[in-house]
Amino acid sequence: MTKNKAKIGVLLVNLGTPDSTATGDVRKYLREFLMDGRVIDFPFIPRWMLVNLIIAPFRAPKSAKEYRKLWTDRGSPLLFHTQDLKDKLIPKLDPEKYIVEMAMRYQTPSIEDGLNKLNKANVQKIIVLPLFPQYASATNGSVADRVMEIARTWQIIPNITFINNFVEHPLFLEAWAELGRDMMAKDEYDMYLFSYHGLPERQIRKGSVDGYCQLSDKCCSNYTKKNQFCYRGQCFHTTRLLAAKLGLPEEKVMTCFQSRLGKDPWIKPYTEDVIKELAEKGIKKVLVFSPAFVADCLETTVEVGEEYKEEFEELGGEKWDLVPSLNSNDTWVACVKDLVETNS
Ligand SMILES: C=CC1=C(C)c2cc3[nH]c(cc4nc(cc5[nH]c(cc1n2)c(C)c5CCC(=O)O)C(CCC(=O)O)=C4C)c(C)c3C=C
Ligand SMILES: [Fe+2]
Ligand SMILES: [Fe+2]
Repeated sequence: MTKNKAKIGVLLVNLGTPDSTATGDVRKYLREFLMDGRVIDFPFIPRWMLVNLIIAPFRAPKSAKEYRKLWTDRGSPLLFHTQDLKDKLIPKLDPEKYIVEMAMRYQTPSIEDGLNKLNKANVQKIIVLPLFPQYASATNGSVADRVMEIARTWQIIPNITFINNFVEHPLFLEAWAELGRDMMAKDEYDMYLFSYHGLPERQIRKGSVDGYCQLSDKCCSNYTKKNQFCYRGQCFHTTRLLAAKLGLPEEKVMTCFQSRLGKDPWIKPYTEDVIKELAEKGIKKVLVFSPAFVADCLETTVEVGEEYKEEFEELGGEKWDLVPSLNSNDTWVACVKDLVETNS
C-alpha cells in the first residue's frame, strides 16, 4: 500500500454495559438497551410503557446487585476485555493501513464517537466487526442500524463492510477449543453443555427465509443458505463444529439457551430445564461453554458461573465448570486480525 493512500478504519463493537454499578446507571443502560426496537421488537408506545414503567424500574435494582458481583477494579469485564482486544490487535495490523477504534452499542464509548474518529482520519473504508459470532437482529442488526444512522449524516460515506457472522472461522473455533482443552486437561466431565444467549422465538420467525425455520430440531440440525442467519441454527452449528474439533461424543453434548426476559416464548431448550434434566439423569460433572459471548460478562460469569452452578449443585450435581471466554486470548486476537485483513 502506498503511503498516501487513505487508511482503512476498523470498528470493534460489543454490546455495552452500565457505566457503574449504581442503580441509576444500570437503569439508564437498561432503558437505552431495551428501548432499541430490534431488542424489544414491539411498536414504540407499548415498548416505551413496558421498558419505562415495568422493566427498568423493577429490574434495575436487581441487576445492579448482580453487576456488583461482576465488577472488578478495572470495571466491567465486557468493557475492559474489549479494550484489551483492541490494544492487542493494533500492533498486529499494518499501521500504515489500519486505524482501529472500539465502541459499545449501548452506553460508552459510543459508536458515534468511534465512527467520528475514523471519519476525521479520512478513512477510505470502514470495517465494522460486531463482536457477536452468530448473527441476530437484536445484536448485529442493531449495530448496523446505529452505524448507518450516524453515517447517513455525513457528506461522504466511505465503503462500509459489516462482518455479520464468524462461527466457521477456524481461529474462532481453535480459540474456544484451546480454552476447552485447558479445562479438560484438569478434569473429566460427564456432559458438555453449550449455553447460548436466548432470543424470543418471534424474532427467529421474522427472519425465517421461505418459512424454513420452524424452531424445530430438524431445521436447526442443518446449516444451509436458508438458515445462514437464523440465530438458533448458527448456535447449533457452532456446537457441532466445536464438538467435532474437541472430539466430543455426540451423546455427551447439549445445546441450550439462557438469559430469558419476559413471558413470551424464547428459543428452546432453556438452560434451566436442561440443568434439571441432567440432574434427573444422574449427571454429576458438567463443563459449560458459552460461545455466543466473546468476553466474560454478566451473563457468563454470574448467570452461568454462579447462579446455574448453584441450581445444579442443589439438584445433586457435583461439578459445574465454566470455560472462560475468549477475552483477549492470542488465538482470538489472531482471528480478529484475519477477519479484518480478509475483509479489507
Ligand atoms: C449473543 C449476544 C446477545 C443477544 C442475542 C442478546 C439478546 C437479548 N438480550 C436481552 C436482554 C438483556 N441482555 C442483557 C445482558 C447481556 N446481553 C448480552 C448479549 C446478547 N443479548 C450480553 C453480552 C450481556 C451482558 C452485558 C454486561 O454488561 O455484562 C441484559 C442486562 C442484564 C440483566 O439485567 O439481566 C438484558 C436485560 C434481550 C431482551 C435480547 C433479545 C431480544
Ligand atoms: Fe442480552
Ligand atoms: Fe432454524
